[in-house]
Amino acid sequence: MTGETDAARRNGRGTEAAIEAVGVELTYADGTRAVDGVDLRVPRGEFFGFLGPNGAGKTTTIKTLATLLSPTAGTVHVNGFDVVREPRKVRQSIGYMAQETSVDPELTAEENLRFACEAYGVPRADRDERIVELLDLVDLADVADKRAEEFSGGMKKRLDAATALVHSPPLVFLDEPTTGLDPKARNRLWAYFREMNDAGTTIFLTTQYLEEADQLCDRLSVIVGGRIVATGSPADLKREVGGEILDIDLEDGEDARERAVEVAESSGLFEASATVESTAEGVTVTSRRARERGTDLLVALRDAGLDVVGFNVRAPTLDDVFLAITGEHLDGEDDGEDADGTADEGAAAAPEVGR
Ligand SMILES: Nc1ncnc2c1ncn2[C@@H]1O[C@H](COP(=O)(O)OP(=O)(O)OP(=O)(O)O)[C@@H](O)[C@H]1O
Repeated sequence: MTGETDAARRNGRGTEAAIEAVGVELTYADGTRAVDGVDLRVPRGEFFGFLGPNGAGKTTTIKTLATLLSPTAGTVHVNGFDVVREPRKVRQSIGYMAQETSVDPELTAEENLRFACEAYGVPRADRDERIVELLDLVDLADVADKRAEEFSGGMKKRLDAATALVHSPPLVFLDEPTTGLDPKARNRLWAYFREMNDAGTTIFLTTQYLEEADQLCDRLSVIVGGRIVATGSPADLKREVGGEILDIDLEDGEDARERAVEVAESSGLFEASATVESTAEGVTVTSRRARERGTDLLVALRDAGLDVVGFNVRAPTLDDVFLAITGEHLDGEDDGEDADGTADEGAAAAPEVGR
């Protein structure tokens, strides 16, 4: 044993960042390069998000940071420990909530947590108190003695989250923790994650839900095709879109939309860096002058014989950020499935990437 204290062992070294990754690559045996040169720095205490569509490389990255996969290039330090040379120390200093549940359906909520305490080496004397605390945190105290097989998808996820926390790690990885949950269950989990973070836990969360990233994260990176294409706070990223969004709905079909794009582009109403796009409903203009010049554009469209049936000026969303960076939308329909595969009522849902 080295002379390090319990706290130092748990919390990592000195004032290092929680996560420091440089030039990380991960190529699978079949040649798929799932992570392609990722640089990341997550300071302690931050709620950090990793947002991207299906197959972007989120799970591969999180598994690499959590020592479940070895990077094929680059270096990763987690809580000051090298993931390749000191994997055991990394594991002692992190919690990991995988996409697949780690809950044993045969065991009660309390037994699941007791099992996790054992697995993580939580001192025997601390276990009872810790279990009560965690059941409380995720609102499962009332069902502590019920077997997990009776739980809804949301309850299982909450138990999963509690399981990742038994050893009070300073850093927790959450891999798409709310995928498939209905909005109510999702909101509830968000509240626990906020509480965890407020209590000082650094959180690294992967998500394909725009709203999740927007609501929870201090900062986020957008990953596409194994590469980070943008990093910043949600507000900074939205500001970078460069203005506001003017959505115009047209009565007529594709020809009208194309014509409207031409009118908007040649109108001289907007700055050169403004963008004009045809949408399913009509046309969208992203411009610093969207608000100021919006009505002038409506007049120009009407003069061109186009039938405007609605318009709206709004602040950019993270989907607009994604669109500006990649040329594609990130949002889609929720599949409305609970984590255990049962359909939920009212799963109209936060915007997300289509499955
Ligand atoms: N074991 C594997 N062997 C080969 N390729 C893999 C393996 N696991 C994942 N991939 C591929 O690596 C890429 C990144 O996958 P990854 O699961 O990291 O993405 P993701 O962003 O987490 O997606 P999802 O939202 O579907 O979980 C994809 O092209 C995927 O098909």
